[in-house]
Amino acid sequence: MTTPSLSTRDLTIRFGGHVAVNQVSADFYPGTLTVIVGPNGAGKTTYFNLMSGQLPATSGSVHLDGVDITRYGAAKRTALGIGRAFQLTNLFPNLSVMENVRLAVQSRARIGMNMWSVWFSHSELIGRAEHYLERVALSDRRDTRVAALSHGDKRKLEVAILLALEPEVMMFDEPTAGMSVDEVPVVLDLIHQVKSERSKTVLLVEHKMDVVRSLADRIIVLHNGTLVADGNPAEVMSSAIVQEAYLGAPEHV
Ligand SMILES: Nc1ncnc2c1ncn2[C@@H]1O[C@H](COP(=O)(O)OP(=O)(O)OP(=O)(O)O)[C@@H](O)[C@H]1O
Repeated sequence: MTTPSLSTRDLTIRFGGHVAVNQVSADFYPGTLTVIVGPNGAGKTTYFNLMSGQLPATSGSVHLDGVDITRYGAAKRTALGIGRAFQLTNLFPNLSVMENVRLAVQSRARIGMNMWSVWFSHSELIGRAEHYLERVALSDRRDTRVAALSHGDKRKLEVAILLALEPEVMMFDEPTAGMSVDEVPVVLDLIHQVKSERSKTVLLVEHKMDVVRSLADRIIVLHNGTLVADGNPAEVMSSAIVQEAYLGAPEHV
């Protein structure tokens, strides 16, 4: 196995007396899509927040390419290569669809710049932004103000922005939540494509088991903040501990 790009060691956060994520250790590898599942309140989103830097850990550590990034804030982690689709909070509602993607392309160009690089020309920036809009089937909405988009189109735009940032680690928190039935395949196909390129480390929090089955190379199960199973989908879904963890929440299995 290659070296992990992202790892957590005994990662823990307490909210008062409540331990929301409890000593979770896991390694995430390039070319592998890992889905994190678990009942409501299991700690999935909190674990994501700890990895992307939205929340500070109470104890334990997070490593990116072997570097301890536990004390780094979210912005620094993004610059280093952890990209996350943020459930619409990272969109600029008063700018057009194109402007939103262009800003992401521009920020990526800046991150990747070194003294020998040249600045992208305006037309290059637009060309790249158009490419990402095409990938998410939003080209025809390029001049629309983001505030006027449907919920599903906003989610697609979020994926375009994430792709444009070209992060090493891509995190999606329920990427198809709130989408209409005909919008879901576009986003799932895209995640399939990203996964088939085999170079990115992809993490997904997901409730819908058909989505989990169709995308997961590996499944991690959290229950009451603790990692209770970690392995290939067939193994994990049939394990007794998972059946037990889901008891009382059968609609998610
Ligand atoms: N900022 C916070 N302050 C206090 N408690 C919190 C905070 N964030 C999360 N929690 C608690 O931590 C636990 C885990 O929440 P989290 O949202 O991570 O679960 P989840 O597995 O993502 O759930 P869901 O599937 O419902 O989204 C819950 O009991 C939640 O109430």
